[in-house]
Amino acid sequence: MSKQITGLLLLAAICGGLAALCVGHYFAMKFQQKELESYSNYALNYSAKVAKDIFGSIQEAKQSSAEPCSIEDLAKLRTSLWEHKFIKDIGRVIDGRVSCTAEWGVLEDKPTLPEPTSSFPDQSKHWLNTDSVLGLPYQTGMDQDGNVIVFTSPFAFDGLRQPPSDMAVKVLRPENNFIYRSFGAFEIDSDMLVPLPSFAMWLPFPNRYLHYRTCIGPTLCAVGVNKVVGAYELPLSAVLMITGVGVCFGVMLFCPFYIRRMKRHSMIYHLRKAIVRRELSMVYQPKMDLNSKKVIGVESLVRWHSHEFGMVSPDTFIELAERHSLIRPLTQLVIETSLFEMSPLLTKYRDMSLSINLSIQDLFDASLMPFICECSKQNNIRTDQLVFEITERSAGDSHELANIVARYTEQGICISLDDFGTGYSNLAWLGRLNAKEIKVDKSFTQSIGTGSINQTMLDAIFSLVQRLNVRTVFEGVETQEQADYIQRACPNALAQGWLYAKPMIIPQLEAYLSIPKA
Ligand SMILES: Nc1nc2c(ncn2[C@@H]2O[C@H](COP(=O)(O)O[C@H]3[C@@H](O)[C@H](n4cnc5c(=O)[nH]c(N)nc54)O[C@@H]3COP(=O)(O)O)[C@@H](O)[C@H]2O)c(=O)[nH]1
Repeated sequence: MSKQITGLLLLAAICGGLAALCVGHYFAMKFQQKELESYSNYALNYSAKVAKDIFGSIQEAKQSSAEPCSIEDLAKLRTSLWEHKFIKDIGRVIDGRVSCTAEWGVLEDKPTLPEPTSSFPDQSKHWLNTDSVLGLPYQTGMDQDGNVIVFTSPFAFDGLRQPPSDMAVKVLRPENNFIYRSFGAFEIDSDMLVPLPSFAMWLPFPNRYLHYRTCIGPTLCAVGVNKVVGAYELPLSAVLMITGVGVCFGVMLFCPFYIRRMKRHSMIYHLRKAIVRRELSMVYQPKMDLNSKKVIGVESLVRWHSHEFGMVSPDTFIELAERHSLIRPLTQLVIETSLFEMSPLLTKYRDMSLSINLSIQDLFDASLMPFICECSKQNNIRTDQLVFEITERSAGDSHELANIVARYTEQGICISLDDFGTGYSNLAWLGRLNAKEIKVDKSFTQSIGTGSINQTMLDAIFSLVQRLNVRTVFEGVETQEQADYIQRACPNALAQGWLYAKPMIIPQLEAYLSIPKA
């Protein structure tokens, strides 16, 4: 495995692991928030039930018309005690002292009430977990309203399950922040309620808390805090498991890329082998003079029928060859084969030209021109019968290119600008390179009759070539309508396309050329 592949694999694994940690962190946070919400709502509803019970009993006692602490009053208080399960006792307060209760009847020593934990504007008072004034050995909550006092059962909240150790909830009255009850192993202080910016939840800052606040009407709210934030607090084993899943996922996603790359790599390997073994073949497509209907030249096109990949399009393997320094031997093979195969026909038809495609890298190869000259000499072909088609796919150094084109022109070799109208193969390039021929891209030819923007551009190309002294070939002519349209607009144009002939091997070309054209 190459270093690059190992690096990419590592990157995919790291990205997968990190992505899984992020997803795990997000869902852990969501889960913890849900848990907090659920417990806060539960604690609030439970507390509301207790509060309703206490205040219900107070209201009933307040509405009683019986003389406080009379036998009738005590009887009513006792009934109330039976009906409200969360209260331990209910009594009357006269002059700040408990005078009687449902359980103890009229008290002889009438205990004085301590200072309340909270006093409210409506004169009601609350004592939070205070030593029993009735001399009982436990603490209890007390609520006084008017002359009624209620002792909350010390077991009132026994039915409520405690929150997990990382969560705390306090139930409060929002208008005066009176804390009715707190649940959890720690106290919620105001620092814990400071909300952090949402991005902070993704970072391992200390003291981050999840918050939740919920209310029942305007009088009772619950504020909850969860200290566990996302994956940072998960056990190591869980973090390792999540990361492991992410790494596997990253590696799995990498596989198709790797396989594609391997395939491409092996395509390069096989292409190199095919070039060395001269397994590439050539086909030839005629170029027609639209006026005389005569074949004035042929373009040679390379073909690769691979045992492993089947028929591979030149678009694919030429690009591969360009990227992997195989274009030089490939072009040399194309030139050698084309000139050798076409030699008899080019000798027979001396006016006919042979067009060969060059990659732009080929033009910059100083050894190519001597090679072409040598090959033409060996095959008895005049250099002025040769046309080299170049397509520019990148801007490149057009000044140097112009010099190279000039050197080819001096040798009588024609340089043709292929795919004219697309990419960098445009008017500016034509001006700089002084090319003798342009080949208008087939996308323009095929726009004829469509009324598309390309057709408008084609009309502009027509008027341009009329004014320039440059041979123009229209490629991709497939229908008579396209041929007629081109001929009307540009009578001296040349055409190439399936309307006349598809690319063919030498024996077929020989037969084709021997048929007199109308
Ligand atoms: N550097 C080299 N490039 C080469 C060589 N051989 C080919 N090529 C370039 O590969 C591209 C694809 O070529 P190919 O698949 O051979 O297609 C050519 C024709 O078959 C096709 N064509 C011709 N007539 C028609 C038609 O009427 N309709 C239609 N849809 N397609 C048609 O066009 C291609 C010729 O294009 P061009 O070269 O622009 O004239 C292509 O870019 C080749 O240049 C090589 O040896 N070296």
